[in-house]
Amino acid sequence: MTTQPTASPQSADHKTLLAATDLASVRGERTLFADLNMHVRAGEVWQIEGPNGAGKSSLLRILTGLLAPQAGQIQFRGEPIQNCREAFHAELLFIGHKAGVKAELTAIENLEFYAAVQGQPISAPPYELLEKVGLVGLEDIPAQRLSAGQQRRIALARLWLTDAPLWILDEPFTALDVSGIALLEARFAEHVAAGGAIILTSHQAVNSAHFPLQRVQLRYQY
Ligand SMILES: Nc1ncnc2c1ncn2[C@@H]1O[C@H](COP(=O)(O)OP(=O)(O)OP(=O)(O)O)[C@@H](O)[C@H]1O
Repeated sequence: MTTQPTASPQSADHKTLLAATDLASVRGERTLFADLNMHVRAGEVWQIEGPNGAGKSSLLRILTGLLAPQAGQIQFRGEPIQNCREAFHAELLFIGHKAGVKAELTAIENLEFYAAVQGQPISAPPYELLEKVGLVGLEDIPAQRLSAGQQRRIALARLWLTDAPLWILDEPFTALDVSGIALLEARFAEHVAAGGAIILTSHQAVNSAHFPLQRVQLRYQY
């Protein structure tokens, strides 16, 4: 059975950052989706929706090039991603559904680690960044002793450290409280207003008051 995702009303053009064409994914015995098309343009947020096990994380991993699809092609700025892997990854920020936080490092050390991995100096003093993400007072505590939501805030601080135009985020709202969600939505609005694009999964409604929201609905295929 074929999934019928919601397609972008726009066709590919010069603003298209990522174009996925006729994607299919099979895991084990099950086809997760087929004939899936997405044209993700600068200034857009795309939300992948669907029940547990529908294939949302698998789709994100395929879009990053970490998992091969059974069919279809992904292009970044008009180039198949397998032909421009390095340039693609330089312009991509992927945050998976696990917090991606080093348990034994403090919040500040985690931020310094992210900056080092990205090969760029930390853009704002780490303390300012911690203030922004609401972690002041907790900066010297190893991440493993922080709550799930506090750890998630450390991981999401990367969104203030990066200049990558394309963000792919797996369940970014998980474990965040109301103020954390509002902070994240404000950062999303800032990013897309500056010409970025975001693809995310979320089980909760995303407030689309400040950016165009495209939605892809995956169904659980038996
Ligand atoms: N490494 C793997 N090897 C084989 N099958 C996998 C693997 N990871 C996930 N799957 C299977 O792929 C299907 C889709 O999983 P996926 O994580 O993409 O779903 P999801 O929509 O993100 O779910 P959730 O909402 O629970 O996070 C599941 O049936 C899962 O068992």
